[in-house]
Amino acid sequence: MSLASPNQSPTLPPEISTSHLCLAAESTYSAGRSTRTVKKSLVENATFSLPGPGFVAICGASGSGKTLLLNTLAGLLPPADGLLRIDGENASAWRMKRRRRFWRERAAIIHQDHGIIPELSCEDNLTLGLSRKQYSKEELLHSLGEVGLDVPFDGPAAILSGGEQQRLAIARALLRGAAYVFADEPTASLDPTNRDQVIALLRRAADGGALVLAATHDAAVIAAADSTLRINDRQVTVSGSARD
Ligand SMILES: Nc1ncnc2c1ncn2[C@@H]1O[C@H](COP(=O)(O)OP(=O)(O)OP(=O)(O)O)[C@@H](O)[C@H]1O
Repeated sequence: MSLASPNQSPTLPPEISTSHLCLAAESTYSAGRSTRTVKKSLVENATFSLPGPGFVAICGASGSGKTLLLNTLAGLLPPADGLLRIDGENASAWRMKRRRRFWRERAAIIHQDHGIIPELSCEDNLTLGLSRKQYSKEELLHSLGEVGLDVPFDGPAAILSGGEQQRLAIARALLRGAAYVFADEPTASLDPTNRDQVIALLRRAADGGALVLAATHDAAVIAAADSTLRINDRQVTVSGSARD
């Protein structure tokens, strides 16, 4: 893979790759009068390539490090060791300005708690971090319709159900046309109807050109994905269209 120029085209196909990636979690806690630090190795020596577009499920047992791996592949956490490449660049070496550009122009994240601000309106949540002037009201209403949301545009997002908030978060990612969509347990606590809608929307983002990464326990998400990264005993096994 060649290194991309800093002025790369916004239509560059998304791609994430790792080389000898190692992840560890460190926690510090008080034990009586002393403080203890425990460091746990979660992923060792993982080398793989995720060429986009596509839908990748990150799976493994509870506590195996799925969220940690997702956040690391999004460039939000530094790896303990090894190399992470996003858009062909060493993402661990990105400075804040480059990171901001990635999140402004290329990436969207859907948190386990949807990342929706309940006090803000659906409109404000949709355009959070974007220039409101970029979109007409019709475009915004259309994006809500696309995810099957028929909710008060100017009402607070707090009145939406969990599944509706999840779809609002996905509408935001779709509206931005993000090349990378990172989703942490996107179907957790949804009923089967909402779950299927969310999976279909993530599938659509991938079919539309995005690289969608979802950390998940959900067999339905795994079945809908093109490939999986499975964490087991600190090893990452790659299957499907992703490459070792
Ligand atoms: N910020 C942190 N500080 C300390 N330890 C952490 C941190 N984040 C995660 N861990 C630890 O790392 C391990 C993996 O956590 P992670 O949330 O990635 O697992 P997971 O596979 O997503 O789990 P689950 O399926 O239960 O959500 C856990 O033991 C957790 O306690």
